[in-house]
Amino acid sequence: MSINRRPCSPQLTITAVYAKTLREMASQPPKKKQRKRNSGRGDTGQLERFDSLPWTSSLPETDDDPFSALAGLNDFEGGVLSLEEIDESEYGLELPKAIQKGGKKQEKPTKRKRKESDVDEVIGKEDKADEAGKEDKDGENGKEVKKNKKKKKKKKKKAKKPKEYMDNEEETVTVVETNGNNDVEEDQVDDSEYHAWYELRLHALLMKSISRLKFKEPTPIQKACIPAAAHQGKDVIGAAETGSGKTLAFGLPILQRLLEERDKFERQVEEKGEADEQVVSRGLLRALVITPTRELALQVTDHLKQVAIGTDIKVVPIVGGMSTEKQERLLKARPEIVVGTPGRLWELMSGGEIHLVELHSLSFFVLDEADRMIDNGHFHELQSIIDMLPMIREGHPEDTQNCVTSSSFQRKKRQTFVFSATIALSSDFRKKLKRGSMKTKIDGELNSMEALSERAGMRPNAAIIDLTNASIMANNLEESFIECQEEDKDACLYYILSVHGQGRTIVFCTSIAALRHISSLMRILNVNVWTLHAQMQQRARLKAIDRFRGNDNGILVATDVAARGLDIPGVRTVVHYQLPHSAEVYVHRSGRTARASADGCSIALISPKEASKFSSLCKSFSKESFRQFPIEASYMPEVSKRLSLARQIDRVLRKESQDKADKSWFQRNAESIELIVDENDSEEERVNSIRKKKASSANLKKLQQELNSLLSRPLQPKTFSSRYLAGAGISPLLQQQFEELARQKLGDTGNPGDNKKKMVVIGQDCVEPLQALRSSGQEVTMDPKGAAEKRRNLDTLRRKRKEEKRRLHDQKRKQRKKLKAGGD
Ligand SMILES: Nc1ncnc2c1ncn2[C@@H]1O[C@H](COP(=O)(O)OP(=O)(O)OP(=O)(O)O)[C@@H](O)[C@H]1O
Repeated sequence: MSINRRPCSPQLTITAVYAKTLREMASQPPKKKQRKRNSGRGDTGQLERFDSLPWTSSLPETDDDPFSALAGLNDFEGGVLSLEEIDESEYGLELPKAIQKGGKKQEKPTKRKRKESDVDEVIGKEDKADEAGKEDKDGENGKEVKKNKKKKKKKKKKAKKPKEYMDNEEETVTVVETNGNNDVEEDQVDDSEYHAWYELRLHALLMKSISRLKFKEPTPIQKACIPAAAHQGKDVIGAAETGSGKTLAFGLPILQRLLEERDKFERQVEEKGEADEQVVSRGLLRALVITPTRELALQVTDHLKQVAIGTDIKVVPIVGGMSTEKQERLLKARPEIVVGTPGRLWELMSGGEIHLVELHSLSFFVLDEADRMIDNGHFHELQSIIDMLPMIREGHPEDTQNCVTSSSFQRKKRQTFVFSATIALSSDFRKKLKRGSMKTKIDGELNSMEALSERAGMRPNAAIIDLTNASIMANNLEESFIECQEEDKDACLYYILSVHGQGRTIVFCTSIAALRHISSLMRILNVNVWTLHAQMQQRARLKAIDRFRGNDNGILVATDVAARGLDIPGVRTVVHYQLPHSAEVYVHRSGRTARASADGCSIALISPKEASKFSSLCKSFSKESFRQFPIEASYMPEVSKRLSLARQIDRVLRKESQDKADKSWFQRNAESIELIVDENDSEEERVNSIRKKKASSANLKKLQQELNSLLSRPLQPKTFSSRYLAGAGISPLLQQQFEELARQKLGDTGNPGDNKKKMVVIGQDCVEPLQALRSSGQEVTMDPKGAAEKRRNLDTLRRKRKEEKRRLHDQKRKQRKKLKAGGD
């Protein structure tokens, strides 16, 4: 497989990561038996309800946020970026080739293509049989069914006996890989490894993609959803833990149906010279996938594209923050699948974008992270989009009779998929759906999952597949917490990032102000962090993710815009610097680690103010105890020293940047109204101001020198003796030098796709948080009543101290007054 490497492109980086995984998996000896993923979870009997979680879901910056005063003062947003123009094509937005209306004329198969179609013949038999059977049931295309009756019997026999097929001479499948430039390469994959997928009866081309991606078996949510969605044509409400493969649980059924229709079209053209109106579906919008964030939309697009390689199905992302014109051009190629965010989609739809308003052809409507869509009525656009969908009511053919833009085949079966890890299903959600009793809400607000699903056209017989366990969290996630004062959170964070800075880490903040505060401090402390929040320019957002993805030990400081869906391999740790406002967000944040059978850990920093919130969080997940993350107290004096200097530097820098901003604001405004600013400062004032500036910059220099001298030494516990380096560990600086040496010696380029031998230098400063937690973390029972009591006591103590202080102050004032009066 040839891969172009351009470090700035997320699409290519993802390809490189896949490539690395492929190579790593390929280098492993073939396993005879499949190891079960997520062994703690069975496939059936787990349709437990996820009770509504108690907190309100919202992400505002709260008044009590101690960082709100600092908002808007950071110059280094998104990491130290130069915001050069990024070509959207780098993000998977290249214009696909338009397809002739009515489909392509069949080409004479080349040798390579013939090989491919041979494979189709073998694997695709069962799909075709299934398709014919389905239509027979629907009473459509009776002729076709009769014609193929004999063939079908044979195919069905084979479909029932996958083992026979495995054992015969066609045991290997020719896998066709493209590098995105239509260069096709071939590879041989041992077919028996993918046995578990055959039960799902997916199209041959999809099977090829799956084996190329080395997804040995479907995840439980895929196993449960694909039959219902792809073969029974049902609507699906799906809930499963974070990182469990929900994207393909809805993506594969979509691709399956489009491919089945294509096969049917080609068969009919071959047999009759033309196809029935029912199966002519090219050039129409068939699936609309809506996600709450832009990054997620791009990621879902990428994921679907990976699986659609080898088909000519086009998937296009439509998201805000990128050029509208370019996206309109992409839509001119008439992609079958559009993945987008509500804002930009609605902008184009309300502007009459032809491909997006021909919604009668729509066969799939998907709401990914559906519960986020109803948060605080954020998504008026979503409501408008849903209102544009043609109503399809069971037993009401008049809903679609006047439609001229699509065939009856497509109109008949629009499927609705609603997915999330935290769908807060109300207890009678299923009953309501069955009764169809939610119709009354149709004109109301979309403030509940029921209303949203109903309005989107969810049918009463929808399959509700809830595989979340009682704790809702991913099985391989180790959760922990650190109890500390609000002002000590920075020290804890610095400790985690420097003593345990191994593997990728995401630090979540609730407010942008807090994000700016800690990213600025960490950078001053030479901890290289990237930032991601909703107020950043889209290209900076993508670049931050890309750079984070490209660094094995990268640190991303993010708001909850990164909480949902982001799938970045190798995220080992999630730190909740501030607790989120809702339990759902906590689940999604933590779910950025421990994905797809990997493990990981989360650490929540809990201030006394947040203690009761944390306790109710534990209660939401039926957790009585949490592990306490171990902090080596002997490190803290050194951590505090460094932090104190960093804070002073930060204050000076902020002041300078604030002064600069004020001055330029004043000048800009004066210029805009053509005012001449009179420099009427006296000579003395000017001299004073220059003197102040000089003093401030000398102070800054001194602080920086002091900090640099501390940073040049490793962060070590107080008891550490630097005379004996070997026993106690190595400094980060030394470690960096060793790593550089290793790179030079072994020719390691540091690229994720590079599979050359790697030398990892492990020093004392490189114990992963998960490892530290497992080796010395303690279970602590959470006691909500105790925590509330503790907090009350603390508040009372503080109030009393304040009152005492005020009393003493008043007393002194009175005494002074008295003395003064006596003296007079
Ligand atoms: N059958 C499979 N076998 C192995 N890995 C898989 C399989 N299906 C998907 N994956 C991988 O698992 C990872 C997580 O998938 P995905 O992003 O769809 O999870 P998710 O359930 O949507 O997570 P979230 O709830 O956080 O959005 C992806 O990297 C994907 O490539």
